[in-house]
Amino acid sequence: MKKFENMIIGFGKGGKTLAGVLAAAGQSVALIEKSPLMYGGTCINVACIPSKALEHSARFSQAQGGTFQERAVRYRTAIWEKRELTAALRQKNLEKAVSAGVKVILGTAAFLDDHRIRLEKADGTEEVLWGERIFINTGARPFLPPVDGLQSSRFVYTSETMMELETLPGKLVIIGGGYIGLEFASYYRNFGSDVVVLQDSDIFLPREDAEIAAAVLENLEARGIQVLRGIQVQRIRDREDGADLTVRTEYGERKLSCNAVLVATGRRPNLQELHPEAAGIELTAYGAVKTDEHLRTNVPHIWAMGDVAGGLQFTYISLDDSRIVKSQLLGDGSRTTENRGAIPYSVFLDPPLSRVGLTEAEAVKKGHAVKVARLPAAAVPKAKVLRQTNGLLKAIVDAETGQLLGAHLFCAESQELINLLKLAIDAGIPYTELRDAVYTHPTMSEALNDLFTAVT
Ligand SMILES: Cc1cc2nc3c(=O)[nH]c(=O)nc-3n(C[C@H](O)[C@H](O)[C@H](O)COP(=O)(O)OP(=O)(O)OC[C@H]3O[C@@H](n4cnc5c(N)ncnc54)[C@H](O)[C@@H]3O)c2cc1C
Ligand SMILES: NC(=O)c1ccc[n+]([C@@H]2O[C@H](COP(=O)([O-])OP(=O)(O)OC[C@H]3O[C@@H](n4cnc5c(N)ncnc54)[C@H](O)[C@@H]3O)[C@@H](O)[C@H]2O)c1
Repeated sequence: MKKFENMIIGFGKGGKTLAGVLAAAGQSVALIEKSPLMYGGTCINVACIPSKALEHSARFSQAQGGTFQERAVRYRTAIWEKRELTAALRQKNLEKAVSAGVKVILGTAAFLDDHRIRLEKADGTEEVLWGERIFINTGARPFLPPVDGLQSSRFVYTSETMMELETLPGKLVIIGGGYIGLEFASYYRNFGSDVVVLQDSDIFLPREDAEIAAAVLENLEARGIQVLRGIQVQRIRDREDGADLTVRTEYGERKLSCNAVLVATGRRPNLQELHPEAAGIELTAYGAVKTDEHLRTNVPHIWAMGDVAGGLQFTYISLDDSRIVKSQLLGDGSRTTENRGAIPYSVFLDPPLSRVGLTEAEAVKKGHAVKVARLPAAAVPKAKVLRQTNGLLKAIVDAETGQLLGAHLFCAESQELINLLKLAIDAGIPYTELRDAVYTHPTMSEALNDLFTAVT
């Protein structure tokens, strides 16, 4: 039986980063991955990177215009280009791990007990490995709602399979109006599809600032994307060239026909094949691996990182999880999930929506006296240069301390700008400094001068 000081299950962002760190410290590290098509994990193969490559191609295609046929050709090329990109990144990730001295092992892992795992390999053989310390980084998988006909339909896709579809769907129905649903709605609309989003709740983007959510909805609708709320999908039936959906609305039943259905109804921690119970690992009620703020499970030599640990599902959270674990193994243990600072995020719409901190309603509920600033994107010179004048910027400031409590940027390049505001929140920089700082011109950053001047 092969023995390792560190056994990392899953080649995700946290796993591969920690593997490199521990190997560099001279320790033996096994990095176990079930699929050769997933070296480097979800992000680079089937999620962030390919989807943002398509987002870029889609915006470019929209700017070029043309007939549906011309757009469909460009879409197919974008899928091919995306495949080339992910294949190159996959190879690079594998080479990087191997050259760092990490032992990359292909096979599906299942716990036998709290130190041993059984590996099932593609050729049907099995091997048992022993790990002194074990790190679970097996990610998340799509949740498919129990809709009649959904599993058997030939036209139902998840984000992963959708990005392999070479034929641009004329009509696309998306079930789920969360991050994936709205991002794909935006991409496929720019590629040239007719898009309808079906959201179960009545409220659009319920976790976002209400004013910003309204601005996003208005923008999507102006782009021709239909967002139907309060919808229950009842059944899906295939036709020759697509599917028919029967949905229940507040006005009764309605039929929708399309060429493709994307299911984007959330992603759940992936523990399907791992059998954590064999190691005595506790799970949360939500089915994630239960950890403390150091990401340690109830079994002291087993940790969990990334989506499987049940926190926010972002690549940079998984990366930061590896820093937290590193801090315990090689540092002073001071970094935890409680002190990693404000967490920003971006939803890659057109323009993107980026956020850090509290909404106005959340700030008020927490007892802050707030001042609010708003700025239409159209007031920013760089937005005009980019011909992306849609959108709204909003900031929430504590009226007593002048600290920035939240920023909500629905505007061009907000995915870059938001990181600056995250630093401001973490460093406790008062809004007046953001208001009076010298920024380069013409940039979207200089909008902060005007946004924070508007604080009232
Ligand atoms: C369409 C889409 C777009 C996204 N866009 C963004 C974005 O723009 N920005 C962002 O930050 N996040 C984005 N995310 C979320 C992001 O992809 C995830 O949060 C991140 O990839 C999770 O990484 P991880 O480290 O938890 O594990 P993963 O990268 O998911 O790695 C888990 C690995 O474990 C392997 N595995 C699973 N079970 C076993 C087993 N039993 N044995 C061996 N190996 C196993 C899997 O094959 C996989 O390679 C997106 C997600 C999706 C689906
Ligand atoms: N830009 C980014 O950082 C980015 C992009 C894409 C995905 N992600 C990550 O991936 C995760 C998963 O994304 P997601 O969009 O699948 O999940 P999500 O939780 O963001 O959204 C799922 C949506 O589907 C709705 N829904 C659930 N069941 C439904 C049903 N039966 N009918 C209609 N609507 C239904 C929910 O109300 C919710 O609005 C996100 O939490 C996010 O962390 C991040």
